[in-house]
Amino acid sequence: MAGMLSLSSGESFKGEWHGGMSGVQGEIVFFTGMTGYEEVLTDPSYKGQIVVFSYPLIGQYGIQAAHVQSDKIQAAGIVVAALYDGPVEKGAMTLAEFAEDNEVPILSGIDTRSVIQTVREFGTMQAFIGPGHSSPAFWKPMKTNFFSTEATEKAITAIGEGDIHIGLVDFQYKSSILDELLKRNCKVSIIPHTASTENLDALQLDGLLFSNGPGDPAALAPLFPTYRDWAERYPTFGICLGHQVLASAFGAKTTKLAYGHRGANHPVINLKTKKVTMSSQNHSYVVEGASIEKTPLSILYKNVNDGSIEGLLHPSLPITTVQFHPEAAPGPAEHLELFNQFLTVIQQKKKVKIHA
Ligand SMILES: NC(=O)CC[C@H](N)C(=O)O
Repeated sequence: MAGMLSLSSGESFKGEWHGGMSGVQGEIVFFTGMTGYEEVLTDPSYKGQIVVFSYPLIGQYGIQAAHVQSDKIQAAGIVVAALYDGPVEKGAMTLAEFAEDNEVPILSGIDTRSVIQTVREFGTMQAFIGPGHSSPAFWKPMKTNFFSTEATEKAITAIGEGDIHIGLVDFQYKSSILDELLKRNCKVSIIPHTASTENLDALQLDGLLFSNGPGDPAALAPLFPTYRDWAERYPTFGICLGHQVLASAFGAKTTKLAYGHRGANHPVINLKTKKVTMSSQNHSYVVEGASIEKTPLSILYKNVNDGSIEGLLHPSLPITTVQFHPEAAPGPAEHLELFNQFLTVIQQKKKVKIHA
């Protein structure tokens, strides 16, 4: 069946529609990695977004439970040049089946390179994908706030039985972040992001990891003083939204990039070691460079392509944050070491091993 992608800048692209449902609107973003569609589509940080894959053929290895990052497809829609429809490994679902089960539409046969060029030229915008040649009569306002900051009674759950007890502050974490902790002798308590300090302290945690998450970190502003208090009292690591939230909690500002970083080969430089490494990324927002001066934090990593901030360090407390994704799902694994570094301070104090 025919389908169409309409951009709020006015362009439209005709393709083939897969899915029974009606059209969806979302912020259009593009992912430049050659592999990793399973991780991308199930990563909660892509919530509500229409993801365009730059690699021309998507779906070649199906969907395998070991790679998915949450219980469902989080993206609102999927746009590909060619959708693979051949056989997949035994036990795996095809991408088309997975999308249908999740009621997320796929639009294939799209000149994705042109779409991406348009997004790069005009910047962040809205898109609509739908069956036939329908385009939206009006654009709904873009959703950027995915968090309630009201206190909730949501229970804290514990996973694993390791010797190191980490609180994973949950802004809708990717399962591979949890897995990296579980692999390293951790017991992990999932802390709702609105948990009370009293409940958090009662757990006698050894450290905190602030997770990734969707949307604008500024939506969490009412909780910044609480997060600063937590970070100043526990060894702390922040990933992506977690990094943005911690930087903000210490007084920095965040801003939205023209079209974000989403891919598996974004070079970052460690300003201490001068070493350049490749990183996996998925973000629209960044910490503003000039605003770091108003905080006690110093810059640890910068993006080699555009100079944006990729990581921060506290000068005297064990607090490290990274804008990129050290859990490498998908993408290069060279930053997995950051999980070891985070746990080292704790491990030495508790005299236990991390089985990395
Ligand atoms: N992966 C993430 O945690 C994304 C953080 C934030 N939602 C952004 O887009 O910048």
